[in-house]
Amino acid sequence: AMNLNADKEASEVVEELLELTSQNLAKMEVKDHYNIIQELGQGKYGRVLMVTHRIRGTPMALKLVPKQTSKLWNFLYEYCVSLYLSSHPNMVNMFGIVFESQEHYGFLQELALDRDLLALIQPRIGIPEDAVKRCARQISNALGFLHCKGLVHRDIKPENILVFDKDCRWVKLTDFGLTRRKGTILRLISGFLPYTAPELGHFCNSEGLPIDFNLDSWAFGVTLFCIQTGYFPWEKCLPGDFFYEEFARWVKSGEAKEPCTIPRHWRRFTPEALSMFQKLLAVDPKKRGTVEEVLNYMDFQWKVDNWKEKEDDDEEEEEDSECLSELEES
Ligand SMILES: Nc1ncnc2c1ncn2[C@@H]1O[C@H](COP(=O)(O)OP(=O)(O)OP(=O)(O)O)[C@@H](O)[C@H]1O
Repeated sequence: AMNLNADKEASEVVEELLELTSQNLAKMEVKDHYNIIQELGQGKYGRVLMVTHRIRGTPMALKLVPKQTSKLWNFLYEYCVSLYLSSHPNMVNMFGIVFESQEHYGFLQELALDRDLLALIQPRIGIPEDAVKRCARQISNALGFLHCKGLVHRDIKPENILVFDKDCRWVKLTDFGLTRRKGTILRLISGFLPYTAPELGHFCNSEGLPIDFNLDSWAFGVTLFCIQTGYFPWEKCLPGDFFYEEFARWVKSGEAKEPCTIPRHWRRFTPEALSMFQKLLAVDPKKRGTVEEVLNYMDFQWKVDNWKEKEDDDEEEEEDSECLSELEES
């Protein structure tokens, strides 16, 4: 009952914020108040720019979406969810400034000088284990907070984890453009990413799926693989993807207590880390663990000692189908 109440409160608060914000959306041109320093990123919906306040010099991140291609409701929803969550230490902070210009809608966020987790990943190597664990703990906390508000993020990936220092002592979750209330019936429209949970594959052409927190568990699991290896574990979780099918077979065999050989790219992990992955990446969404599951694994080592990436690669170098695709900046 407690939880249901919390759910109701969150969506009501966001709705109210949205209504209030839409009633007095400021009109201004970016250049009148801010100097544009550089572009920080570009996504499907808009751009993020580094700006400084013209008078005070305050550095900030400005998210801009073109009015032509974005609905005001969607833009304001993202702003309001972000504002609502920003009290958490691992959620991006907001300046409370939102406006429309001739061509754009925009809002201002705190600036992450070290960009995002993707930018930090060393190709084919990832990031050091202690940094991975610091990220895992913080993002688990952020997602736990989001989930207890009854919301599903739906876009967990290294690009959406902002980094405030190179050792990942402080990372924050951002980009609430796809965040929706648990139970919202949604169809996958934006195509399959490596982070997309397999059950969404069954709903592409049908009525849709009531979204659940376990979509974030899956994407969080994939993210943890990516930042520890510098590779995607697969291209997409659909039949026909060699790496996904091999992994799914292994997870299911584990559940049936008849474990088969660990897929090659997962052998760099310790038994404890593998058991964590089996929970976050349970193919059956009903068996999948929560995002808090990772907190139970903080005291274990995750990567095998002296794992020789190179030797392992040489062993089967010729086999093209055994090559995972490297993470790249889009
Ligand atoms: N506050 C910030 N400080 C520094 N860099 C940022 C900030 N916010 C976003 N970025 C950079 O801009 C990129 C895109 O940001 P964001 O994900 O918010 O945009 P988007 O258009 O919604 O993208 P997506 O296609 O992922 O939904 C991020 O991956 C990050 O590199």
